[in-house]
Amino acid sequence: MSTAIEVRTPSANYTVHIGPGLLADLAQRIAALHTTPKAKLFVVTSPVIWSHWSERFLASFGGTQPVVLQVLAGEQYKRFSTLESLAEQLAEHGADRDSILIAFGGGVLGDMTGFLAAIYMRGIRYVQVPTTALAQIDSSVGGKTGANLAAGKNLIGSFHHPLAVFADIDTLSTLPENELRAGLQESVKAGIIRDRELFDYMEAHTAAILAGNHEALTRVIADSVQMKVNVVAEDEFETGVRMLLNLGHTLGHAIEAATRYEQLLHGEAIAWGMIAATSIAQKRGMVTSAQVERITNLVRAYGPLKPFTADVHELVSLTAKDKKNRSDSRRFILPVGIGDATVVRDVTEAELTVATEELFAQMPTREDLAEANA
Ligand SMILES: NC(=O)c1ccc[n+]([C@@H]2O[C@H](COP(=O)([O-])OP(=O)(O)OC[C@H]3O[C@@H](n4cnc5c(N)ncnc54)[C@H](O)[C@@H]3O)[C@@H](O)[C@H]2O)c1
Ligand SMILES: O=C(O)C(=O)C[C@@H](O)[C@H](O)[C@H](O)COP(=O)(O)O
Ligand SMILES: [Zn+2]
Repeated sequence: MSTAIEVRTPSANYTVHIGPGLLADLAQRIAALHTTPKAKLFVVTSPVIWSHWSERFLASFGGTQPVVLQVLAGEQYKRFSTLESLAEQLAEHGADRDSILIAFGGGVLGDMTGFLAAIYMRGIRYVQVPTTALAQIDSSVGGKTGANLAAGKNLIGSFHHPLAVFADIDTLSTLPENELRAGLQESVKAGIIRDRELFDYMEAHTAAILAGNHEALTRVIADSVQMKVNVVAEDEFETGVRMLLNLGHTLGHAIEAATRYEQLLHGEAIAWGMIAATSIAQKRGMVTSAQVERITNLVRAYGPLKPFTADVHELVSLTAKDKKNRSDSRRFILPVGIGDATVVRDVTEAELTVATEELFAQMPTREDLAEANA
């Protein structure tokens, strides 16, 4: 049995399906989404995912197999050069305006395929088939697409929604544990900003969730998606409440850019960002010390918080490039207790510097981590 969550925005209506076994009739599910039976299908995926899941993926397509395009996944490859190569391949294979792309992979592939769909021939359709916890929990939903620049994270992109999302939780069985943990940080975020029950559930069921228990994992994914869908329905283009989905991301994105997208996974970087935001909120009296302890413990439970090397001043200056900032102010998301958050416009460089220095003060060494794992 799968769960269906409806996305309703001014520019798009579609369904997010979450559950086991969705790959089994994927071709029929995609065919039911459109009225162009001769439309060419293109799967954008990566060698690792394809090696695990190609057989199951292709089984339902019968005689009309999609064209398979493979690129390397991972944050370092979320670049214009990858998009250009994919666009050239689409053109070589005769993709036209009726063609449909299928993003089969994690958030990197999903964001890039969505962006490719937004710009190829000025816009074609695509479907999200996310295969990481992060992509099922967050990135496949809501229409943000894009790629990184050396100067900053997701600095190019567009809003372009998929025709549907099929999150087959079976695919998570081959996901490495560190990727599962990093993805679940987006659910920790969801709990902190807007869903106290989800936060409580993640506290109480950590072991089952991390062990990949289907019921526990489906609940966490579905609740996170529902929270995001509600926010996106209210503010599709991030002019207000959608900025809350960026808790931990201002500093998290700065960490990713400063470390050239090589040292931490996205979820690992935003875990640090959430710790810093919570510390700033505590100093402003927006969270109690008991709430700080609960938030920190939950982030750590889905961690560990991983060490990284970067310069505090570079990190703080990179936050100035955040897309939420406007000519009149910097914007920063802070938790208000647990289950609520707010956008503040007066976080100072001094506050950011102190919070960033605190991260380095509590950072484990690689030896600490090895010892903890032994
Ligand atoms: N658009 C949005 O709203 C949004 C939201 C959150 C995050 N993001 C973006 O998502 C990206 C992170 O996504 P991610 O964490 O999925 O990373 P990812 O796409 O790099 O995937 C992580 C790794 O897991 C491998 N993998 C994927 N599925 C697998 C499977 N089932 N079995 C085994 N290996 C598998 C991939 O090959 C890759 O090496 C970041 O770029 C972030 O900015 C976007
Ligand atoms: O969907 C959103 O809105 C989010 O902010 C979700 C984030 O988890 C995600 O990482 C997103 O890609 C960040 O967007 P950006 O606009 O800050 O690049
Ligand atoms: Zn994110």
